[in-house]
Amino acid sequence: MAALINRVWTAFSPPQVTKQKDALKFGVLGAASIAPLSLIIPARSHPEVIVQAVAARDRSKAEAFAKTHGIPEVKDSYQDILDDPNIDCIFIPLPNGLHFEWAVRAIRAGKHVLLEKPSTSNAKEAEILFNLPELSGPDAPVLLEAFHNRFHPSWNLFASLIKPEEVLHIKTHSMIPWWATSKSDIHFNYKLSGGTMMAMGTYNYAALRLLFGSSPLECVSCDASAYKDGEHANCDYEFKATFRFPNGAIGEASSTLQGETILKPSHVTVTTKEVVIADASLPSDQEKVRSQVLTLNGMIHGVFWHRIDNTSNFTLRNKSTHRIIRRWTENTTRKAYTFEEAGGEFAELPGEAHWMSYRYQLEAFVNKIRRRDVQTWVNGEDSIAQMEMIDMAYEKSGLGARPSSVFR
Ligand SMILES: NC(=O)C1=CN([C@@H]2O[C@H](COP(=O)(O)OP(=O)(O)OC[C@H]3O[C@@H](n4cnc5c(N)ncnc54)[C@H](OP(=O)(O)O)[C@@H]3O)[C@@H](O)[C@H]2O)C=CC1
Ligand SMILES: O=C1OC[C@@H](O)[C@H](O)[C@H]1O
Repeated sequence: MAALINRVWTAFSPPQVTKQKDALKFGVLGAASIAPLSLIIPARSHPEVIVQAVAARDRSKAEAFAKTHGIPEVKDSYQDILDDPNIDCIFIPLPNGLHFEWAVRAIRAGKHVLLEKPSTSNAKEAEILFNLPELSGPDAPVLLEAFHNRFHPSWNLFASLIKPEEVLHIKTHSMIPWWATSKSDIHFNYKLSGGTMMAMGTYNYAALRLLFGSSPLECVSCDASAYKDGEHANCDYEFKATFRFPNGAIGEASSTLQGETILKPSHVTVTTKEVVIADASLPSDQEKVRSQVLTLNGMIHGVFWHRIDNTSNFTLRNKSTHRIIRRWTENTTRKAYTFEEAGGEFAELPGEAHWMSYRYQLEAFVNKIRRRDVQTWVNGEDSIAQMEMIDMAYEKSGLGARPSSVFR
């Protein structure tokens, strides 16, 4: 318990490091609620990142935000940040429906872009954004959809335990308690591309895509409960979807922004097929087969708490007749707050137990800009496939894909 308290405390108040002379200067578009968690706090412990400027639609809001978070400059508009040659990188925590326009503007201004998830309103926009001609060439700006949980060691370790070709079934759920959002939030505004599949479901959908190692062929069902009135109409506050993947297996995803009072960690459970496990100690007429049930608890915010549960069911049987000789089960649990703790192929990678997924993400973003190796990345193809899956589910639900921006 003391370790947990210390880790979470330090995650929110990380050690302030001295900034390098050539640190990248970030500008933030909007005084958004997520900006402290996603960028401002992680930047404190990164020697190559300075959060230099912020703009809001209302200057006084940006001034108050800058004062609270120690941001040295306030600009009059989002565009003023893009026009500043002193700014290297743009963080976009705007409503989903504005991601496309401001990411395109930022890329055209030659800036590196850290873009909040989901990357765009729909796959059509994602196709255009991630294929912008400005993004190719050796000095092209870096564009990253801020899929933060995928950068945490716990996700990397979990994914490394799963061979997509062995996956039989996946089930994943996430929730936000009812009191943490309100109907007036951007999450429930259709014109701003709101909806639970956009806000939370995207994590669950990504888990299915990544662990199956492919996009789904079909959304078999998607039952969504959505508001019906005014600007909120067609914004789902909870959903349950099932998808069919190329190996014939089914993945189930569900989420709610109207969950119970107590926050429960998001999770994903993978069930594998029976596979033969090589064991040289066995007599030649025997074989060992194993099926597994692996769960990552705490899939989205690993820094608070997570646990990987692995139940392996073994059968020792006669090779030709399949007559069972013995059955047994082994249960193990693992955690990985750092890559060192994940061990194996990850052991040498940087990180501290108090690093949030956002801090691991920032490390990768900076390394990519500096043309260094990165352990995890979300490339354009991946982000486009993600939006295709979201569109597929929205179409199946009857609510329809989120609306496209008229900006070009
Ligand atoms: N990575 C994560 O863990 C999380 C990511 N997110 C993502 O971050 C983004 C922002 O979410 P969140 O911080 O919760 O949202 P907020 O509503 O707190 O912030 C959105 C920002 O967008 C600006 N904005 C510009 N135009 C509009 C408009 N027409 N209506 C409303 N706001 C506008 C607001 O601006 P201004 O300050 O200029 O007035 C506001 O600061 C979303 O894409 C969401 O999916 C959200 C939560 C968690
Ligand atoms: O990414 C997210 O995580 C936390 C939630 O409150 C939010 O709705 C979502 O966008």
